[in-house]
Amino acid sequence: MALLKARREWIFFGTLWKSHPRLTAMWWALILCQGVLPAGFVVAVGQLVGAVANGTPLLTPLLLMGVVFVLMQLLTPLHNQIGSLLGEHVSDRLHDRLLVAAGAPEGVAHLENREHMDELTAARDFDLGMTGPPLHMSMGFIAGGLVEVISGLAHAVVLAAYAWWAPLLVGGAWLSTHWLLRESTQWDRNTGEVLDAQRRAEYSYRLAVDSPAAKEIRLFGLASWLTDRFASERRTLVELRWHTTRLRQKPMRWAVAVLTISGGLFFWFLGRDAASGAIGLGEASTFAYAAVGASAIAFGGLNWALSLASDGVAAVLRVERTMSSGTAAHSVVSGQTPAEGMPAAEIRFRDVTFAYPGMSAPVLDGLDLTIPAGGSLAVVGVNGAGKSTLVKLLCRLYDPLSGTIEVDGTDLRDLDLGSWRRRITAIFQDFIRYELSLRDNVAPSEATSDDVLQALTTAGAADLRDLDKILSPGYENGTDLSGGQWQRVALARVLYSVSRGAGVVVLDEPTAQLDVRGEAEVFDRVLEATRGCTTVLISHRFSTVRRADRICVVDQGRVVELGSHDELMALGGTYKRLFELQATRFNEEQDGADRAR
Ligand SMILES: Nc1ncnc2c1ncn2[C@@H]1O[C@H](COP(=O)(O)OP(=O)(O)OP(=O)(O)O)[C@@H](O)[C@H]1O
Repeated sequence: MALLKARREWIFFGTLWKSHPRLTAMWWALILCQGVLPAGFVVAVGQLVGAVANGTPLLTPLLLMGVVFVLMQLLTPLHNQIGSLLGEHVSDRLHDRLLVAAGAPEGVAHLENREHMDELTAARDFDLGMTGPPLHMSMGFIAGGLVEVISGLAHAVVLAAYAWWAPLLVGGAWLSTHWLLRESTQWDRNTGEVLDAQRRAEYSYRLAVDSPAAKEIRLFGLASWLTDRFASERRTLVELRWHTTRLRQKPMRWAVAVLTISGGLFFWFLGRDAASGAIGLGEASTFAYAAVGASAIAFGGLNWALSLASDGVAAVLRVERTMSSGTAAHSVVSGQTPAEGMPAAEIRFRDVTFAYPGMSAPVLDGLDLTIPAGGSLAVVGVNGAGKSTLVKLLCRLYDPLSGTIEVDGTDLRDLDLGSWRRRITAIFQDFIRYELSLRDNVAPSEATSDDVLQALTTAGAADLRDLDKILSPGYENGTDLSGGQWQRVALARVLYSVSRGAGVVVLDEPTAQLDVRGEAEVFDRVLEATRGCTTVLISHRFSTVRRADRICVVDQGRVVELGSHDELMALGGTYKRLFELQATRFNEEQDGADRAR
């Protein structure tokens, strides 16, 4: 029983039941009816032939045939509809479970782990039709296959009326084909090879049809390259399927031999008994039809359709397991200490080392840094120095490999994660442009219009007033924003969180897309609105950086300089060099612009 319960097929049928018991019961009942009806028809035909041969009344067998025939015609479309509806229910439920599972881990490292990515791809794509039909269609194939098997078994049962061994001989031979051809249904669509091809094909497809990539695809003339890429990945998937089909060829010969011998034996006995008069004409025709009908036991699409559908369900359940009990869930674990009002004194990085999964050299390498509460700290350094990584650790999207981050002396890992994340707010370099209303882009939870408008005004986006406008041209009356306007909306999101009690503000390149005038104006307002907060600012714009209370220079995973703008200029180190480089370039550009006027 335990072995049976562990089978994917069993889990699949269990999931159907849990998703919608009433529909599932109807689906099974109709399978049973549809499976038995053809055998009933064969019996009715036999009775009719017998009645004709014996000269008895034809009404009863004719009526029986008519009723069975009408039922057979009516039940099929009804069954298809129920199956399709059930498939949609199951697929909705699985998608819900998948979303919950994928969002459960508190960190993000699992989304960069190859194994977990493969699992997520398999689970996410189970209903996209990339490697098999979507579930609402599979349900029809599965039902059809089950009907055939039941119908085949019902025909075999009819044969028992001829001889006890007949169902065993004929039914057994057809059943054995499932075993003989078992390899052909074992295409594991969740191998790394298949998932890679699937992911690449899907990515090429999205690049070709989604609007964000449309500009570059056209400008760089990548359309045909993308089509070729997509076609090649799809070909890989087709070839893998073809390989499966070829797996059938050898065992097929054995299956044909078994069926020929069993069929030959059965019809030899039947012919002999009919010729000797041991059975009548009606019975002989019933048993002959029943033997042919028993063939429905095998070669149906059941194995194939069931295996694909159960694979999808199994993949979603696997993701649930991984996300709740594997490395994914345990990479970032919440502590117990409430974080309300923190930090009151300081945030301190103590000898922090961190590397992304699979990296050989650390990004942060024994980093020490103290950020006094209530002040602003700017972090500067060359590309790839580890600045964004530092704030990702502060947000606890990852945890350090060694060393600690302390808030008022408490290890960040001991703080209640929910309460810490309510204290911290961030605009990341790659902030998300939500295809939602302006209101939801600023405050996805409940917020009054006044609060949202206030946040937008402070972020320098007072001209954006239509809070219910969807920020995507793909929707009716939707619109898009310029890069700078989007950045102001993302800033407004942060400012709204500050108004709701966030006390630590992370600004990772918050003004990179603003023009010089806008940058100065917006930054002054943001500083004003976040007064009293602990602000960490990452920027390559020294005009912004110099306004911070303290500035640290990160290089090769460590803090190499720390102080106010004046102190660092006086130090004459990296900061001074970078600052002067940018100032000189800016002055040259200004001179050029003045001369051109
Ligand atoms: N998710 C990730 N997985 C693997 N490596 C990563 C990941 N994110 C960043 N890195 C690597 O970590 C290093 C530091 O990246 P980080 O984004 O912290 O740099 P940065 O100082 O913010 O750079 P920039 O100024 O370009 O924004 C880089 O070498 C980068 O390639």
